[in-house]
Amino acid sequence: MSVYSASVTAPVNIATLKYWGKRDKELNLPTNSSISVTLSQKDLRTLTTASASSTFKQDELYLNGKLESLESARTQACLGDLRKLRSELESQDDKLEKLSQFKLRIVSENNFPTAAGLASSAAGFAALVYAIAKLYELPQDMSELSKIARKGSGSACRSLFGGFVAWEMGDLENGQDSKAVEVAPVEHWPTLKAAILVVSDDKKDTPSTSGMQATVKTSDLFQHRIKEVVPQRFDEMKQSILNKDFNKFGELTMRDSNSFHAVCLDSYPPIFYLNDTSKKIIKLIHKLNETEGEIIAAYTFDAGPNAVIYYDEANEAKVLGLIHTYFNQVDGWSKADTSKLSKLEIEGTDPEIYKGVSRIILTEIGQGPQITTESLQI
Ligand SMILES: Nc1ncnc2c1ncn2[C@@H]1O[C@H](COP(=O)(O)OP(=O)(O)OP(=O)(O)O)[C@@H](O)[C@H]1O
Ligand SMILES: C[C@@](O)(CCOP(=O)(O)OP(=O)(O)O)CC(=O)O
Repeated sequence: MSVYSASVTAPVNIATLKYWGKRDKELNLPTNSSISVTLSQKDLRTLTTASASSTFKQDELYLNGKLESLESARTQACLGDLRKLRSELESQDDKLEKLSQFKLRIVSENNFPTAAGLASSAAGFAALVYAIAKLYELPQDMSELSKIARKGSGSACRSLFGGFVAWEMGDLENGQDSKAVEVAPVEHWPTLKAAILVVSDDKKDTPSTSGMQATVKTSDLFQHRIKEVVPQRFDEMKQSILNKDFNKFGELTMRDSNSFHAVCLDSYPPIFYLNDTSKKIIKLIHKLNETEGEIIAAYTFDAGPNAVIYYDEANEAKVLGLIHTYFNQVDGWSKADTSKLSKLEIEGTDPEIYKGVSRIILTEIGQGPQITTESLQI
């Protein structure tokens, strides 16, 4: 009996204007639009093979070699939408194999730690949806598929595009206008780089889903954020990207990270994602920018203490120079030419700051999901 298969890779994305808050939990509809940068799959990616066969007895997901449950309502929503689109195709063309009626086997691997605050759910759901869409030969474009990935995990919708991506919140109740769109492709600003400082911490304080529910319910500041702050920032950030204006882009990115963590703190009881190391990194970046007299590096933090520092390649010697000065003892420098980096010391910085960081990932802006000939078998 034939086994039909498709394999794809999908990237991680890190928001520069944060999604935080749902107006509909089942459909994963957000309370504000968001913007992200897609990171290179050379460093962080999910590889997923989706197969269908009449011989398979049940739907199965193997994640990093282990059988995982596919029972969650979110995964079921993704599988249900994809099967429906395939069965529509099958009803229009008798010659098509009835793949929509076959069970699915999904085998997936992340080349970076899963559930460690490195947006594995975003890459994971984007890869799952794109792999099944390819297996089913669906004609839908990436924005259409992003509405399905969104139901798996909100931020996953943005991983269907490379470069700079916006998730337009939409206002329809059925979510049909809540989708990801490209703001600009990688080629528009290929020199944008990211250094991820993985801050040693075991587990997340509060998972994103429950954290944002608590913020929506209890924070007064949150109303101000979604009504007064984000709509204007969304337009300004898009413009700063189109103008390749790092000074503006960096300022908006840092302000939005701070605004997101402020509404977390304003939740009741408060939610803390930043730790002491995160705060020291924030200070270090502000002092670097102050010394330079312009913004050459911008931090952002998701629902955890890891720092993502964006910068333009033109300032690599300084930005990576500073990070190398303080974190040279940490793993992750093998791909950098450290002889080209400037030694940069900032007065008042804790010389033991490196002890709070377990690993550095040096990466850059990257492409969206790709079809691949690599394939995973169980
Ligand atoms: N390759 C994958 N395929 C399918 N699902 C995945 C994949 N990788 C991760 N997931 C799902 O995402 C979950 C991890 O999501 P979680 O939000 O806890 O972590 P994260 O995305 O790494 O962190 P954060 O959202 O804070 O950046 C996994 O338990 C799994 O259900
Ligand atoms: C802080 C964030 O990273 C929150 C991401 O939240 P998720 O997309 O993980 O949440 P769910 O939709 O509940 O799965 C900001 C962002 O990526 O925009």
